[in-house]
Amino acid sequence: MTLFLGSRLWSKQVFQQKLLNPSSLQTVKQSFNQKYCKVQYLNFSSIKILHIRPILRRIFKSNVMKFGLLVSTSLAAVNAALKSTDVKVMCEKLETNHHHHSKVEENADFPFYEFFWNYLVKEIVPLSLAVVAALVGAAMNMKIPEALGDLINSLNKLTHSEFRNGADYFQELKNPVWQLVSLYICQALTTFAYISLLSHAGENIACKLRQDLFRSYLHQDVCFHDQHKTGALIDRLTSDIQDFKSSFKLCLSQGLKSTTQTFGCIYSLYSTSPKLTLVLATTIPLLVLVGALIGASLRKLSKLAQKHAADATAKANEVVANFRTVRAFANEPLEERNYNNITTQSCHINQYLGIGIGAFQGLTNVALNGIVLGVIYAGGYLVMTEEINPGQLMSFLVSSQMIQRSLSSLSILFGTAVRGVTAGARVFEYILAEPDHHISSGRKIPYHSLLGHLKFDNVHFKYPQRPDHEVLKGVNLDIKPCRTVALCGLSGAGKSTVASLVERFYDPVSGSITLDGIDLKDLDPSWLRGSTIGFINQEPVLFSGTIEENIRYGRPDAPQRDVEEAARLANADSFIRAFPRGYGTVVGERGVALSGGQKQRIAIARALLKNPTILILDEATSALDAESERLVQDALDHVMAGRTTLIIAHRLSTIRNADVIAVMKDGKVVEVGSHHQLKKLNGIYAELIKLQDNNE
Ligand SMILES: Nc1ncnc2c1ncn2[C@@H]1O[C@H](COP(=O)(O)OP(=O)(O)OP(=O)(O)O)[C@@H](O)[C@H]1O
Repeated sequence: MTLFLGSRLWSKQVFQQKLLNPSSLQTVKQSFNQKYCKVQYLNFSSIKILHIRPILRRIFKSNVMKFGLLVSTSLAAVNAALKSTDVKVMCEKLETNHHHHSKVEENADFPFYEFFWNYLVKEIVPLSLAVVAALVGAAMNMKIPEALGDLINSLNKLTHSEFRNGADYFQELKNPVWQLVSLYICQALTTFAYISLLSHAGENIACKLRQDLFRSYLHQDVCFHDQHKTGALIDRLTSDIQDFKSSFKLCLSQGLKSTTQTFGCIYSLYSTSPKLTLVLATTIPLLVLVGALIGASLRKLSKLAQKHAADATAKANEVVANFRTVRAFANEPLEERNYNNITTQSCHINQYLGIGIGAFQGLTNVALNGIVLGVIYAGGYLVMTEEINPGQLMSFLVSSQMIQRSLSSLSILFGTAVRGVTAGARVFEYILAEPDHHISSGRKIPYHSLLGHLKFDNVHFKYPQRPDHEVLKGVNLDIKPCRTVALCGLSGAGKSTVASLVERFYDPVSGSITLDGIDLKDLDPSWLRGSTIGFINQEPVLFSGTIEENIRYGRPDAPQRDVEEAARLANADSFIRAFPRGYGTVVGERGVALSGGQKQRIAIARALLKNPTILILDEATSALDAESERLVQDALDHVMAGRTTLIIAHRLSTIRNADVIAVMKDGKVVEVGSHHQLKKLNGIYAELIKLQDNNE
């Protein structure tokens, strides 16, 4: 009964979380009728149509994470689980063309159970030992009521007048006391064993999951990172894995123990007194039902409270990270009000939750004590009529309390399991996400034969997250080896997009980009970005660590000599040496704050250390003052010498000396030539020059 209620509750919970879709069967029918016109009646057991197999497989696999839960609930839940999952989504996924966006979901094809098993199997020894220890512990627990009953009977015997004289108190109680002491010691040992073994296995699994998820993030395409908020990705890496780990450990230890204990105690209750068991059996389901109802509404409140807490954190994060903007707009009162509103809401919900939990626990106490009273009341009568002895009454009481405790811990576990399974599914989803581009596969051009000839041939491109908007509409551009080509044009024309394509952050939808005649798609992206292309942008990003570590980021195995030479060529050596700790100066949050120009020069040194054949400069000097710009421009001149360079510029004054200037408009290259040629042409470039001259 309890298990049935548990499973019902579980299904309801999953429904609420939209893991189960109540209309899924209907939806399947509709989807299939509309899309395949093959299925009249959907009967899972008889369908043999090819399309349905993968769907069923997906449905099953996406529910395997719920499997752990099923064990502790019941077979009824298995039915629910097999019918779960938004099947409409599955059908649509079969049909949708393979956009990058759906890449993650497509991986529902990946066998979840096998995947999770891969993690479990590595920890099979500690896990099996933990299970054995938990079972032994539960068996010990079941013996305790009986042993307590023996003790009571012995005490009872001693208090009877005929035994009072001449009986040795200590001798009489020796056996039951020793029995109890050894049971308590064994119980402590098994508890120690399974908790430490589970902790060992759980921590190893969590650590491996974290490493795998982080690796997955590092290997994802740029568009994956475009589409997901940084905070959400970090959340999966931290709190989701934490939730999954805690619930895994708790469900396995506590769930196993409580379930075994419940069954064991029911058996011992029944063997002690079938009549009293009947009294208990009528009250417990009622208690569980009331508990489940209150528990469900508490969980709803708790979910809401979590959401508000997350909103408050996000707001605080945003404001602290963008403090300068808040200050610049004098919007401190506004932000304070916003934050106060969110936290007050969260506070109220948590207060309601507190009232609910208090009422729940109060009611539980009354109910549990009522049961004890009821059992004593009915049991006393049975003792009086000599159907049972006082010892049996005692063991009955202890057993029934054990059942209540196990059931209440199972009901708490149930919530934990739902949270853990959801968190685990979220973690697996991203670990399984397959990038379109594998970062190290494809050809490499030997360094000595690499010329650096880049050619765009009728390149069309749309960002995967905006498939309706064509950003590049047939770009043609020839960048000869060791030449400097500047891209200019109005904002939004697609200049930065061209640079992203050269770095292979994205691939063109049609047309081709070649390096020395080889399509970029055939080249190893890791080789391309790692040693062939250097990129310097407007806002250089420095990592926490020393200046030397930041320069070395360009080539981690570079000797110190090369690091310093790169810094010298980038006009950075002198200011670095002026710091008391020189190259060992820590930059970033807790270190020295560097000026924009200094950061830029360190970034140039970093690019220079890489010694790339192709250099991309995305408005590298636009954020600097005149003096910094002179120093940076001077450094850039060193870096550009002897390399193919693509400059993306807004300020036309910086690109006058470029070998070729290409003007972009609305996703196309519309003018190509030198500064003088384009000026004479009297087209867009000439207009832009006039516009800028007027502004200056
Ligand atoms: N990650 C992205 N996802 C979706 N659309 C994007 C993305 N980046 C740019 N776009 C869109 O592509 C178009 C071209 O942007 P791009 O940044 O290439 O232009 P730009 O010429 O470099 O502009 P600016 O000089 O202002 O930097 C714009 O309409 C922009 O909204």
